[in-house]
Amino acid sequence: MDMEKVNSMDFGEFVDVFGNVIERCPLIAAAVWSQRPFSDLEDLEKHFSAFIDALPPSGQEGILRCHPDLAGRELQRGTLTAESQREQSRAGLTSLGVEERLRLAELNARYRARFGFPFVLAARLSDREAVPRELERRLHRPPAQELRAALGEVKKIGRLRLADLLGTDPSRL
Ligand SMILES: NC(=O)NC1=NC(=O)NC1=O
Repeated sequence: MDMEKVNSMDFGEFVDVFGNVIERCPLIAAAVWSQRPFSDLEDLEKHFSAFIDALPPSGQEGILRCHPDLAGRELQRGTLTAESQREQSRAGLTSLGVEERLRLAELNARYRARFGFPFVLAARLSDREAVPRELERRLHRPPAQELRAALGEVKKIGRLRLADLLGTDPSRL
């Protein structure tokens, strides 16, 4: 899909296509639409990031809370969004052993109890060994620093999803 096509989309089309760039936060795509025209994918990505950065911490934490746990209940129940399902299965999280799954569930619960939002990481850039390691490493960080790190992961996920939608190589972003 080229930028001419993106810039010609009406509001409904744009939100249909880009509404899940940020997991379960179609409002962000709805807001970004009014910033068109976009010069390229990077420009589009910058507007998504700028919207997130302009939110108060309560809004930023709200974005994190829209993310399903990695290898959590939603994955077990098959209620993940298509994008999340793909990302989590690519990281090998759909084929964890019982032990691995329980350990991740315990770490996720500790993380959520400490920060008040779920652990978020760009699963496509990680794998089944790295996820619990990263979770454990980030578990001990000061809350303000961890909020910034988690939002950084949301932006990485968004960049990869935008690259998928526009058929661009994500490493070129
Ligand atoms: N809690 C999460 O990190 N969730 C996710 N990471 C991804 O890459 N996709 C998700 O749904």
